[in-house]
Amino acid sequence: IITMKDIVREGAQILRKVTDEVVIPPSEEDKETLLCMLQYLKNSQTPELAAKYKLRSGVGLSANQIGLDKRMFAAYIVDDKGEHEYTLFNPKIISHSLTMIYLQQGEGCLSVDRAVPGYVPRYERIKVKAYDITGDEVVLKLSGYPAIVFQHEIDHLNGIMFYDHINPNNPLQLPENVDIKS
Ligand SMILES: O=C(O)C[C@@H](Cc1ccccc1)[C@H](O)SCc1ccccc1
Ligand code: NI
Repeated sequence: IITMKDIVREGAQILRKVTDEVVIPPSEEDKETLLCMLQYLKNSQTPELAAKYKLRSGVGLSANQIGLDKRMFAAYIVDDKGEHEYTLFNPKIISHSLTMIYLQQGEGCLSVDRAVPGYVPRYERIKVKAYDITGDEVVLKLSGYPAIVFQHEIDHLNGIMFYDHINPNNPLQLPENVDIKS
C-alpha cells in the first residue's frame, strides 16, 4: 500500500515537471498504480487506518507526488451527497468560469510539510476532459470544492504548487473578481 514514505516532498524536481501523458489505453501497471493512489486517499480518510499507517489525510493525489512522471491523479471526496471517487488519465481543463473561489482556510498539500497561509484563487466551475480507468474518454463538469480539488491536482501534473497562486506581498489579497467560498 502507499504510505507517507512514498510521498515526494517539495524540493524534489519531479514536483516541478510537466508530467508525461499516459499511453491510452492504459497499461495494467498504470491502472494498478492509479487504483493504489485512490486506495491511499480512502485509507487516509479512515481513522483506524490513518492512525495505524500514520497517513496524512488527503482528498487528492497526483502521480508525481509518488515520484511517477505520469499524467494521472486520483481524488476521493465525501460530501453530503455521498462518496465521489475519480481515477483519471491525461486530464485537461477545456473550459472554466470567469468567477473564482477560494477556501477560507487556504490549502495544504501532502508534499508540503509546513503550513503556507493565504488564499488560493481557483475557478468556480471547470469542464475537464480525461480518460477513465478503462481508457474511455470522459468530460466532467465540476464546481465548488470538487473543482478546487481537481485544480490542485491538475496543477501538480503541470509542476505547479498551491502556494504559487498566493500573493507574496499580501497572502490574503484576491483578484477583484473572486467570490467568497468557505
Ligand atoms: O497534496 C495533495 O494534492 C492533496 C491535497 C489536495 C487538496 C488540498 C487543498 C485543497 C484541495 C485539495 C491535500 O492533501 S487534501 C487535504 C485535505 C484532507 C481532507 C480534507 C480536506 C483537505
Ligand atoms: Ni498537493
